[in-house]
Amino acid sequence: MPDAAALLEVEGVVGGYGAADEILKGITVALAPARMAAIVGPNGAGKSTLLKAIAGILKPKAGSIRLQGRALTGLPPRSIAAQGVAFVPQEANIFASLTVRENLEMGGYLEPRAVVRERTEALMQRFPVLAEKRRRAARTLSGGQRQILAMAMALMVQPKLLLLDEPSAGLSPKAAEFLFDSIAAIHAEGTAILMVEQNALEALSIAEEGIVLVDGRVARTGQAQALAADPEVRRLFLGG
Ligand SMILES: Nc1ncnc2c1ncn2[C@@H]1O[C@H](COP(=O)(O)OP(=O)(O)OP(=O)(O)O)[C@@H](O)[C@H]1O
Repeated sequence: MPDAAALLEVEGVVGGYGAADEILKGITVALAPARMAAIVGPNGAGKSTLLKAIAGILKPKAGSIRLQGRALTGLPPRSIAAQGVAFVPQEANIFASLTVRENLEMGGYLEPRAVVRERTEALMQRFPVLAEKRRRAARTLSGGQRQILAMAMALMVQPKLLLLDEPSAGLSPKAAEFLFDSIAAIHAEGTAILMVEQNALEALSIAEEGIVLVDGRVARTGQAQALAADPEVRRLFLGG
């Protein structure tokens, strides 16, 4: 049953790749508008696969996905994006040879020119590190700065839901901390976020809700801080 209060509803989603078509073994999760959930769990649990299913890159074999009560299931990625879902993949999420400003413009390439100009300026003000390097090729940015740029590109369309796949992967602890602060700030400004992270404790510390995925199933859900403090979750999934 569609839930009028939910932004995103994933119900009984089964899906995968080719012969391994049941990586996700029946996932049911929901997210309210402007909320943030961290998806954590062991390697290979299907965390990235779930984000791909929501973004439409992977077509579920069964189950349904709705945004504000409207079915997204089986729609192509461009239609899902047009409904307000922005996906930031883990890698290759910027154009290395384009400047920082050009990357932002590409993020909004379907929007009218005046809107692109206005949002590009606003995002550079929002992230001063991007303004400083606006004329530099994106390949000259540090790993953390690239992730900020990738998120800013996604924000060019003012999404209702931002999907982040392991944004802190490969970053130094200091760069990861800065990135998590930026993600928390984007969330505080009203964007709903679903974030997959290996850095489970940090992710749970900035999210409101936690979703623990194990072997293609939802093992636990709950308030993020409570999950992070739960001895069983810490022992099994967080290495604590
Ligand atoms: N393109 C693909 N084709 C075939 N199998 C894939 C593909 N991508 C992922 N898989 C497999 O699907 C399973 C789940 O992968 P997924 O990337 O969703 O896991 P994850 O929970 O995000 O963990 P990780 O942190 O290792 O990425 C793994 O067994 C993986 O090998």
